Amino acid sequence: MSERNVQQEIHDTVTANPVVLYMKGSASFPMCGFSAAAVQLLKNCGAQFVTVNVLEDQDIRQGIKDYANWPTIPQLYIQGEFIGGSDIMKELYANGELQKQIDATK
Ligand SMILES: N[C@@H](CCC(=O)N[C@@H](CS)C(=O)NCC(=O)O)C(=O)O
Repeated sequence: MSERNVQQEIHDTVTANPVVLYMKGSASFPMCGFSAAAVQLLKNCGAQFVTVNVLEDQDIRQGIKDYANWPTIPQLYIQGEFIGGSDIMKELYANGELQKQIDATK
């Protein structure tokens, strides 16, 4: 049996999809306030995004922390690049940068 390559899986996900949010729960049912805030900010920007529910996969939950060397969830990726968690998203939204980056994916 071949061993699972979580880092490769994450790389494939964030490069195959322009906007990816690793979160707890789903966009329609976030399971954490930070994840809920992140979803709301993306919706405010009119983003089309996919979500990965880390609560359904403990390997991904740990793997995503290793991938960007960032200790918490949510984590936003745009065009394969790690953007940040909900605090950084809030800052970027407030200064218009999140909207700009989302618009560039449309
Ligand atoms: N200030 C952080 C808040 C995120 C946070 O603290 N997340 C916690 C609780 S949801 C977390 O991911 N803990 C590790 C874990 O649950 O695996 C942000 O900007 O995103």
